[in-house]
Amino acid sequence: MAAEVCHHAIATLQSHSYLSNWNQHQKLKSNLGFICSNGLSKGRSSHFGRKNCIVIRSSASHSQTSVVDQVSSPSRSNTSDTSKKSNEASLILIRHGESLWNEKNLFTGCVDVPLSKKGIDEAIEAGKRISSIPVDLIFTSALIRAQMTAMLAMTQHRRRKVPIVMHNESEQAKAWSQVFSEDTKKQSIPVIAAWQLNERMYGELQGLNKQETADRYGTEQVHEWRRSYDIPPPNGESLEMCAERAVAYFRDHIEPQLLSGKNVMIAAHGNSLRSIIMYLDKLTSQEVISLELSTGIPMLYIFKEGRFIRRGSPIGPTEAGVYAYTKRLALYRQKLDEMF
Ligand SMILES: O=C(O)[C@@H](CO)OP(=O)(O)O
Repeated sequence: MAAEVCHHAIATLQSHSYLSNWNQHQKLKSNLGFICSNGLSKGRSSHFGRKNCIVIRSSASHSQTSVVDQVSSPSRSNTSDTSKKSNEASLILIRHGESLWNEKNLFTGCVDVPLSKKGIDEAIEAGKRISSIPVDLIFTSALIRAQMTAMLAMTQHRRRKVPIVMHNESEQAKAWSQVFSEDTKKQSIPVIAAWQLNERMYGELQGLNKQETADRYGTEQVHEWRRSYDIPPPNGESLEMCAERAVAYFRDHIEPQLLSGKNVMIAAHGNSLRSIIMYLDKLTSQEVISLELSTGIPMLYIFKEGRFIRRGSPIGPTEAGVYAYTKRLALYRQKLDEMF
């Protein structure tokens, strides 16, 4: 378990060819330029400003409706575990476990590298930490390290639903992956892979060793490329550019699911998640510089009355604190205790 970025005392709990999507990304960027000026870069009240802490250790061009309808959405069916009588939903964010290139200290970006052995263990551990928190729908990036993390984490979930990757990339893929049993659908969790949640594209740093790059270009320059908000690495994306597509995706595809009462898990990457957390916590472009996410640590938010309330990282299935945050989470766990 590694770094914690904590600006204050910790609450107890507190496809997929990337290049083929790159043109889409450029189009999206030009269509969505407003996001930064309207939402992200303006100074706004911030949890960081109040010295709360963040503790995180260690091709979705198709429509949402078609994707989710394929495996019936729990909150729209009679099988909803938690959402029927509640106007709140859980949102779990997980940065993927350590990848084979994290292990080698290489810039990875959109290179599609799998988890290391340690990353596999981290994903399983993350799964234990969220094993009693409801999950109705999973979003991952198009990259295997995020998908492995989501799938490995779900092997630990006490509800034992089966995560099923949606294939809506063509009519045939959609038709060939249909499920014909309503009961089976009810015991399934749709997994939606979206390139917009990919790690930021690291340009010409991809594959380079981070230490060697710092030795060559200077620590300050490399830190600027890695953590500044609007300075891109050579021919890569700045965090701002990454936010334009990741936050747009979150707002257009994920927020409506939360609004409808679905409990969502997102498995993605250091920088795509930093940009989403910046949006959720209303961080300024200065504040996001010091936001670091470690691999394989889940973060829980409660979405209620249009607001995101950060609850920190669930400690473990037996840890009491997390369930005290909402009555709904406590009831869900109680139900699991009775069922399994
Ligand atoms: O290499 C990368 O893709 C990212 C995440 O591992 O690196 P950084 O730590 O610079 O965000």
